[in-house]
Amino acid sequence: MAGRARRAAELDAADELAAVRERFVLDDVVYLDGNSLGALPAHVPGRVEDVVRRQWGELRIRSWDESGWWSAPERIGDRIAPLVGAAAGRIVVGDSTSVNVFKALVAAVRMAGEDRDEILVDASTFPTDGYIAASAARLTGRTLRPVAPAEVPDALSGRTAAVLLNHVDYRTGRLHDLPSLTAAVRAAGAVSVWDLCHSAGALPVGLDEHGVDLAVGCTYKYLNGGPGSPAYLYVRGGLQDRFDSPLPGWNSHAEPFGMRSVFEPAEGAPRGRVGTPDILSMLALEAALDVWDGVRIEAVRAKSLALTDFFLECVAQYAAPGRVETVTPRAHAERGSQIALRCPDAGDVMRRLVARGVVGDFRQPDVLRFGFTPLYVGFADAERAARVLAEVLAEG
Ligand SMILES: Cc1ncc(COP(=O)(O)O)c(C=O)c1O
Ligand SMILES: Nc1c(O)cccc1C(=O)C[C@H](N)C(=O)O
Repeated sequence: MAGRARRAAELDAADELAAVRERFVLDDVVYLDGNSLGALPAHVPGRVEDVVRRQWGELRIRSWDESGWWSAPERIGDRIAPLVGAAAGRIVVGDSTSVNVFKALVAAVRMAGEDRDEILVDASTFPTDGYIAASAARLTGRTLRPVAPAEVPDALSGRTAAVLLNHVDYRTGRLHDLPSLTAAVRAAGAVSVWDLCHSAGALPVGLDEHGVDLAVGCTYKYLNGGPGSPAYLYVRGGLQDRFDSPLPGWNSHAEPFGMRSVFEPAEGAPRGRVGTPDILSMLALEAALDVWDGVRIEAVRAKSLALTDFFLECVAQYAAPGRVETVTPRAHAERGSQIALRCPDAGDVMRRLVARGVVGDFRQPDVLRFGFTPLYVGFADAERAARVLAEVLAEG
């Protein structure tokens, strides 16, 4: 064990992102749950206080213009854009991921045309995407077909309207092949919709480069926007004019203050808006994005893979053989930024881990999930988590 702890210290000393940890409020807990709720950036409370006391308290209604409230959804979308490989003007921030899945999927079906009667959905999807896809299928008169992501190329046909996939599986941590799946969907004449909740801020996504049609994601995981912070919607440049939202609101109107009785969609990213943005959460997110100043997403990815490799190595060395099974793929090309381990008593093991200062989470039915946020998790954290896990497993 001393050897691994020494190695962890060496890796931390050589880590180009080590100092970024200082930008967050952390304690002596090993926090491996940033894939559920990212940690608080230290400067956010002060910025939110200014928004509440000065912008709201003193400027009141003037803040829609003077404090930039009205333009926040697109301005913050442009801050997220480089992290997911999108050009400026393609992302709008607002609403929840669930609502954006609905907007994107119905718009995708409308773009695909009347003759295409099937929607494919990731069979292992995070539940909300599956529920929304089922409702979108009912509303648009299409059939919903759950398919494992790897089987999507074989399932595509002239009937396929849209395909909704998760970039990283929330339970297993498996990274799906976005470039090749997107290309296959395109070649079949269908429209791709990707859920980036578990990849944005953890690895390069390359939305523009790979020709993704539509994408959505949350901002409270690896983007550290805070509990319930608004989600975002990406629409590929060439499709923005064809984006026909199923939730047209006054904020997505070409002339919101014209108060017209007939809807006329705005151009560009604002077309993805619905109603009044949630300014307090949105501006907390905007402040939180400052932690990315000077951080390269490629460096984040390299550290994420090194951390998860090191954690797996420590678990293999410390835990009794066969006590846990690794669910997350070993191949880097198939791994997101979390490690999922399976054991029959996972719920109980996670409760005891949390009690000893190692916070991950339990996912039904038997998965221990450890999320590695490279901005604030270090190699010593990974070593300590594996050591405490082995102790807990040995008792159980
Ligand atoms: C892949 C994925 N999609 C969607 C969601 C959640 O959607 P919402 O932000 O609407 O709660 C989550 C996590 O909560 C998720 O992991
Ligand atoms: N969004 C969450 C929430 O409001 C409460 C608790 C957890 C969450 C999550 O984000 C769960 C997460 N998407 C998951 O991958 O399991």
